[in-house]
Amino acid sequence: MALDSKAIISRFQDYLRINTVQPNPDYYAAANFIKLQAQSISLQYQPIEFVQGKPIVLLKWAGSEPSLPAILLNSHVDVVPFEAEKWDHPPLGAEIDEDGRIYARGTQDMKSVGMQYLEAIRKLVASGYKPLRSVYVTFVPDEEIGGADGVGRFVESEIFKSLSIAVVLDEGLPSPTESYRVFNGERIPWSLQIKAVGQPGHGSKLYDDSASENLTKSIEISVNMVFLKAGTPSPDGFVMNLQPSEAEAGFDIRIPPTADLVALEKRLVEEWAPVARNMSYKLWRFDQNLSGKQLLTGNDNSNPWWVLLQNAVNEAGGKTSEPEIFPASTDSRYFRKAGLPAFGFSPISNTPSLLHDHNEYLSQAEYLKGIDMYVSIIKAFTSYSSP
Ligand code: MET
Ligand SMILES: [Zn+2]
Ligand SMILES: [Zn+2]
Repeated sequence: MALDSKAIISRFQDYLRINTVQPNPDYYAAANFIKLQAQSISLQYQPIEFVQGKPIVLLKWAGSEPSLPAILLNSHVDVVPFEAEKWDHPPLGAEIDEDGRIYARGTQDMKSVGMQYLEAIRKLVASGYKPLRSVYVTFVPDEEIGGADGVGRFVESEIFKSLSIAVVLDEGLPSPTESYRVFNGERIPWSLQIKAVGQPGHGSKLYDDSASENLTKSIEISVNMVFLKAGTPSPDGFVMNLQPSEAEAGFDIRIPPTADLVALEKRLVEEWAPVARNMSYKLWRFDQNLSGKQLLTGNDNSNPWWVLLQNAVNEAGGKTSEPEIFPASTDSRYFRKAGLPAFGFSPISNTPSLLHDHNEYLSQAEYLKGIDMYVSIIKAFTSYSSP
């Protein structure tokens, strides 16, 4: 591998090794690292701390036409937790196997993308390229826990409004095929916790209306159950002879942007947590009251950014698929809420999607190829001179 590619990979490994795992991410360590990267390519660095301990890092590459609205390249710094003993490589180790795969939490979601933005800018700066539009690069906290203290705060701020952003790029998903996936909208995330109470009693007794029975009737629904809790676990070998008086389950619900949210909540209350079955519920809605046109970014020829994005990827030797609705959620929803076009795009092809999974990896070759995609995209976006 060429020397400069080695250096690129080693910077990526350094970033992957910083512990930004929820729920205790070391955001300052990440900010310091990004600061050094920014200095090495002469980008302006500004940490913004709306919430103590949760800096948003804002970098700027100034364009020659400040009157033109700018480009925003966003990535989140935090990653989800892992079960290290179930991985074949340490999740914060960034080890490279004999096939050139880099293993770490964040290789796909989405420390790769953040560093690829910077590496693409590094290449463009080195080549002498001068952008017309300014480029902002943000490294934000807390996406994996809903983003309220991250992009949620940022888009509401005066600083954000003063940036005059035209278009946002944020994370997408790896594609198992040659074509890159692009997302112009996303499902709306809700977390639902339901609880049943019921008669406790001797484990041998058969009776109606126990908490477990009341809960069981609700959990055969077609959304993913992500936790289940009831009773007192018994040490091995002991008889389990208590019927619990409380039972709880949690669900991860992802709603298509076309769904009727009012009807859904009503149904959920009536069918999944009926008072008649001694049930109650808590619902966390992360939908930010999005509505109408804020939900989707234009994906036809009337949106010049979509046309530019496709062409830029093609010119760099890649292909894009038709835009899709992201099955989970990203910070893009806050940018769309703020009225901006936002595309979910992670330049990762020919790779299984391992977000939030064991053994998350990205191959060195795919990572390097993705940087060239961004070189092409950033060039196309920043040289687009129409207001
Ligand atoms: C409810 S916010 C969750 C954010 C995370 N990216 C997810 O889709 O699971
Ligand atoms: Zn994630
Ligand atoms: Zn993510």
